[in-house]
Amino acid sequence: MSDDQIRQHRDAIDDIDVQILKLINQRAHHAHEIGVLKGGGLVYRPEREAQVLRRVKDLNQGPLPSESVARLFREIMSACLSLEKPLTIAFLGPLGTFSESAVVKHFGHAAQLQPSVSIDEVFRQTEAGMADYAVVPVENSTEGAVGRSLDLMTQTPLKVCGEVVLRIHQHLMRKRPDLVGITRIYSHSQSLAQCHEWLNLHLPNAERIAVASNAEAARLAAEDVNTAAIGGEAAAERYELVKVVSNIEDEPNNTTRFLVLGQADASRSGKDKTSLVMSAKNQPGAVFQLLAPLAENGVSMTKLESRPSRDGLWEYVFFVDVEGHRDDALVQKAMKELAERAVILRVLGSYPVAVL
Ligand SMILES: O=C(O)C(=O)C[C@]1(C(=O)O)C=C[C@@H](O)C=C1
Repeated sequence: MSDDQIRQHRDAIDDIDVQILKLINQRAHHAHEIGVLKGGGLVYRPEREAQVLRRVKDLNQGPLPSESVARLFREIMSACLSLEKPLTIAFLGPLGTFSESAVVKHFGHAAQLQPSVSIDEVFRQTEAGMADYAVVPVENSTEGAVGRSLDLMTQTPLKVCGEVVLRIHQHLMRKRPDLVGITRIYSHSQSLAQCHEWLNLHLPNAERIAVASNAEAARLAAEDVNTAAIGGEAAAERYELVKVVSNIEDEPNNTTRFLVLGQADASRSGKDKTSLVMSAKNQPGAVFQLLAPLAENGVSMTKLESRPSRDGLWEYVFFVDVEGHRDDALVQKAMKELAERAVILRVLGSYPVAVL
């Protein structure tokens, strides 16, 4: 292709960029006006954001993949929303953890990050209004439930208003670009567990040390050349470590699911989930009987997780996710029947199924 042809395409791109810029700012103007009309009420509307993202994915005719288009619109909406009111999001820090990646995936780069020292602190800050929303991990496809998040969910007045599904890639990182002389490996206990087989095979003699987060592991590995850390891309970048071996997780489809909590849940988006927590009497067949109204009303269950009760008041606590919104007629009917059978039933919130 000649220089002349390239110039013609670049001229076309320049013209298009002028139009895109004008249109994005027109869009931002409307978002700002909506913000004024909301009059200080909740600005973040998860159901509307999910609808916008689903719509552009459906309308997309390429050549850009629909996932890329959705990510672009995620950022446009993030910037538009911050004109209405910048949102502060609390998550388990420090910076460089998978939780940070989940926050950015869900809220875009205009959100203000508020890393907290523990999952308890994430809840506390959001409950106290020091953060607008909380993002907490609830389950990993390899390791199962994140107990602390689930326990706190039973106590919080916050509502679930969204979910984030994050593909987890673990990398072995250190100062040197090779595996020579590694005596210690730092990581969060879940990450160590997720890379257990790889470590047994490739670094069987290195001591494995569980620390509070992958970012903390990366910080420690940056200080001592004989150590390494396991963590995500964000941790490697933040502490300027070399990714010596990428994607060392034992399970190739390793994903973590996070929930977004705020002062209110979401309205109907057309493709929603509802999270419930309930307890059953401690007697044979109780769980089966408890959950029967879901099947009887054609409400699909997407998750069932049980935890022993911490305060003795609830013998066993069940976390149940169902398809549909709490305002849907069948979900309402099923919940009414569930409430008659359960010792305790609480709706944690309805929210759009993750789009990104
Ligand atoms: O539709 C709204 O309520 C808006 O505020 C606009 C907008 C958007 O940019 O499309 C921005 C923030 C909301 O979370 C949802 C959508």
